[in-house]
Amino acid sequence: MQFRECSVNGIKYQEINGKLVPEGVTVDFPDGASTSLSVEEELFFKAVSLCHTVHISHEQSESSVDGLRYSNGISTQMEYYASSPDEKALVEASKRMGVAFSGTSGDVMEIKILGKLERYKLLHVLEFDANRRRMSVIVQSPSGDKILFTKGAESAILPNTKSGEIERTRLHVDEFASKGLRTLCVAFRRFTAEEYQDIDQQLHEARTALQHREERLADVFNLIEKDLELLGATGVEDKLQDKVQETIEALRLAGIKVWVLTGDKHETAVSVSLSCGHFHRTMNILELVQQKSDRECAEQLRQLARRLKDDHVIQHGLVVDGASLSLALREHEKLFMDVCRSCSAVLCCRMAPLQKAKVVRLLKISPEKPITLAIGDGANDVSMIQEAHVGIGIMGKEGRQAVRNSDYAIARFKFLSKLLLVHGHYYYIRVATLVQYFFYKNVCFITPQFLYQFFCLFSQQTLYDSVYLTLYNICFTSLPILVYSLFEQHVHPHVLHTKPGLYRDISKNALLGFKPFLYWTLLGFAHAFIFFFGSYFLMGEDTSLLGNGQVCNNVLTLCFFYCRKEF
Ligand SMILES: Nc1ncnc2c1ncn2[C@@H]1O[C@H](COP(=O)(O)OP(=O)(O)OP(=O)(O)O)[C@@H](O)[C@H]1O
Ligand SMILES: [Mg+2]
Repeated sequence: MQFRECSVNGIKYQEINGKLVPEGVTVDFPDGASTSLSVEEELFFKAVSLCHTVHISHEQSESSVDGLRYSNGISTQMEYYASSPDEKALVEASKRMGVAFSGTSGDVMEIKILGKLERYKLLHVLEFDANRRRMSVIVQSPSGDKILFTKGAESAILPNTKSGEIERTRLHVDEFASKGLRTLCVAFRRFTAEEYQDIDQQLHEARTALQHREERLADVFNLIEKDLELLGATGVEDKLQDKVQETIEALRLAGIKVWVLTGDKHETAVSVSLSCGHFHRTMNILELVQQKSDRECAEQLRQLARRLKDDHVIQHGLVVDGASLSLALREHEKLFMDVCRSCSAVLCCRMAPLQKAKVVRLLKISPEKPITLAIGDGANDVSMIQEAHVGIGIMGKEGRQAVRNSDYAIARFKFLSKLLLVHGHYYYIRVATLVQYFFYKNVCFITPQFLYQFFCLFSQQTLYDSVYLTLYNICFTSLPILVYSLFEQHVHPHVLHTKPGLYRDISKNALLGFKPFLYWTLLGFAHAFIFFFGSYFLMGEDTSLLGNGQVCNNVLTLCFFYCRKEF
């Protein structure tokens, strides 16, 4: 992730060559990009470099640019680590701008503002959660002030601000988002001594509560994170991994319907969807966003359904946001699912983790009963990964939660196409053949025994020798199929990978349906009849195999002739 732009006190800035350049100042006049910071800029970057949960690791290296150099020539390089890649990008950017987070010792956070060290006592961390969509810290400044710094989604911060350049920042945030940047708003609040004492008490009570702790904490957090003064907003670029577009296209050609569920802002999500090929430029994008009431939402859904019916020639994409989705699912679930089904691509933005899981559940129980696969890289994807039939975690910068809760883990999104189209295809064919073969071999095995009863006058005499019985299951019919079901590659992997359409041949559990089952069973009977009557007619009346006329008793193809004579 890379910091690109920010808005401070209503002024837009861009980072150019590690310098903060206000809007309107071109790079040809680098003097515009000053090395000192205004009061607002300094406070903004102070907030950014204090409000996070980033850790620092000191790595030893021979050469270091901005690290500490010891007398033995070895220097230590400072590296930031964070479970949130946004935070890492922001703290790194703040360092480039001259406000560097230089570590925590005990409960004191140290920052260097243009080389000058300042120490802030960390009093409380109000942790990030995907439902609140914001996180805060309460610190004590060197002058003794108790200050809350908070950052989060604009929908979580702006409604709680009472001063600052709210409208201009909102415009800037929308602008950043439509460029595909991930946006965060930054705000602060100063507490009086009494206010702080009160919230400290409330926080302590909520954190140590034995019952309803989560709800009580959420209430106290809401109480604290209000009456904010807006400082500005940040725009961070989250680069797409390579070959995302090709992978999504391949999945589509394979007949797989792709839905994107994200916690991102509407504009960011649409812009990313366009750049990753989830939405095409030619698609007609329908929106179900910012719905306020059930009635409004139902009306919008009906309108969308009408539009879909009228222009069924062109492809449609649907954008839904979390709040509208909850309204739509409350009473108009069927209508909503009908609309979704008629669209070629669906994008759900501003989704809370549980909403993601709910959407997957809805799809699972829809009349077509599709097999669902959820793929994600963050902790907020865990519930949908667990809800889907197949959960895939991507090992990424957002920790290992998704990977630990998934059925399969991959390192890059692009490996999904190989996983499904090549390995998925092979293993489906292998497992399907293995299962059908087990039915087949039992039919082949038992039918001659049954037929034999007519020739031994239902005396219950067995057709097979016990050694043969044992070997039939352990060797004859298990080893060949074992090798087949481990190594069979009926088509070259490259062909499967480059022709996603081949995946359609095995879609909807095609090889384990009634028809293939009937085919294998009939094949079993046919072969059983050939085994039994083939031997019968081949041997005729002469049941002796050995030259001296001795009969081999209990050997599959011979014994029933012997028995026939006995009776
Ligand atoms: N560390 C953080 N501190 C404050 N706010 C954050 C932080 N991380 C994310 N947010 C805000 O919360 C919102 C929801 O985050 P969440 O992790 O659920 O989804 P996401 O990261 O935006 O998207 P995705 O679902 O694709 O991972 C983000 O869009 C962002 O505005
Ligand atoms: Mg995330």
